[in-house]
Amino acid sequence: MSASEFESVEASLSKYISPGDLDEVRRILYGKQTRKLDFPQSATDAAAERGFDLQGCVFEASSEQLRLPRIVRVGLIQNKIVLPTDAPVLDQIAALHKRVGEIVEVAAMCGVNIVCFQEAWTMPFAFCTRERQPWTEFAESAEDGFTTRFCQELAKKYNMVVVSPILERDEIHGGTLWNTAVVVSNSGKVLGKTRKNHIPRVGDFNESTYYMEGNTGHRVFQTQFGKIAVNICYGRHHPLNWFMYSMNGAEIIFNPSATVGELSEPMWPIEARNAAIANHCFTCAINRVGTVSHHEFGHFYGSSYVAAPDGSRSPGLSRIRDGLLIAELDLNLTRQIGDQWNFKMTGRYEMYGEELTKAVQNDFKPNIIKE
Ligand SMILES: NC(=O)NCCC(=O)O
Repeated sequence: MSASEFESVEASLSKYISPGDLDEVRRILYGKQTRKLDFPQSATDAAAERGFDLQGCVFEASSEQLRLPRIVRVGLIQNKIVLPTDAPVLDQIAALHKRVGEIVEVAAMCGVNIVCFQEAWTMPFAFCTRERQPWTEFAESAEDGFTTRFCQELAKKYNMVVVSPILERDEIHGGTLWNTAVVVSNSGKVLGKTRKNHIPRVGDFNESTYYMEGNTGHRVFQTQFGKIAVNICYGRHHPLNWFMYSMNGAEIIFNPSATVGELSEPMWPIEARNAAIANHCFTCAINRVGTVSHHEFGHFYGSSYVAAPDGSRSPGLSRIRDGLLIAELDLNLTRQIGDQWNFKMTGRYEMYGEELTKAVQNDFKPNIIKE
């Protein structure tokens, strides 16, 4: 079986591990078992008709005396491109709006409060090609491009925060391109945007050909459902990137991505999960599925998942099919685990701040003791 035909690790475990052992295998691999989230029959039927994987789970926290549970449902959407990459640009965008719109409708049936799409969701992941045309034509204004307007409609209609990662064209600053996530409030207003901080220079990921490192820092967005941040794709390899979102108060950090099997699949289940543990927050890693048809680039392996601050994680979505993963989170777990493990308290940030400040100076001398 080829990598692009293999459904998921979870499906194989369920198929080949004896039922008696499966719970223990899952506990060791995935941490405290999450409860399965029940969906309305109409949602399950719609997902089956529309041909996507629908999965859901619940991360619980202990009850507290002074705070009510802070329950939020997040939805992670992974999808293939819909039309061939040589179809007219506007048709490709419209087809993706339609496809993702029908998945969001199911998310709404399941009570999702915050939905996040994959990186550069309105286009093929064409940055591997280094070609300019037609790919740069997919870029849009973050503030009032047609994709943002589409997301505003979804947000209002479903009372849902929408995180929409796009290729941005910033007309105010010379028509420059950016890799940006737009955060639309459930009121339908654009709450703001945040740009990809770390741009890959690995393998065929030639993104620095198109846009520069983001200049929006580590913004956190206060939504009605919790404080959220967006660490776009390659930023997940940078622990300090996650850390700074967390220092600014993020309770949930989304990681919309586009990455291929040979390059990163062994790292994928570890990085966002480790970030959830290290920063006492929830992380939501989303990867697209399929291939970029006209370029030999590799298989985008989906496998979107949610990780919790206690080290537990959801099952992954399919490696080969479109999907919607819904996780119900009790945000009280972030402080509960912080109080248990105290990483923020034991972090010695002043020491690292001082040492890092020295380490980036030209006259830095590494602290090595020699005989
Ligand atoms: N989109 C993107 O940044 N991909 C880089 C490869 C990776 O981070 O796995």
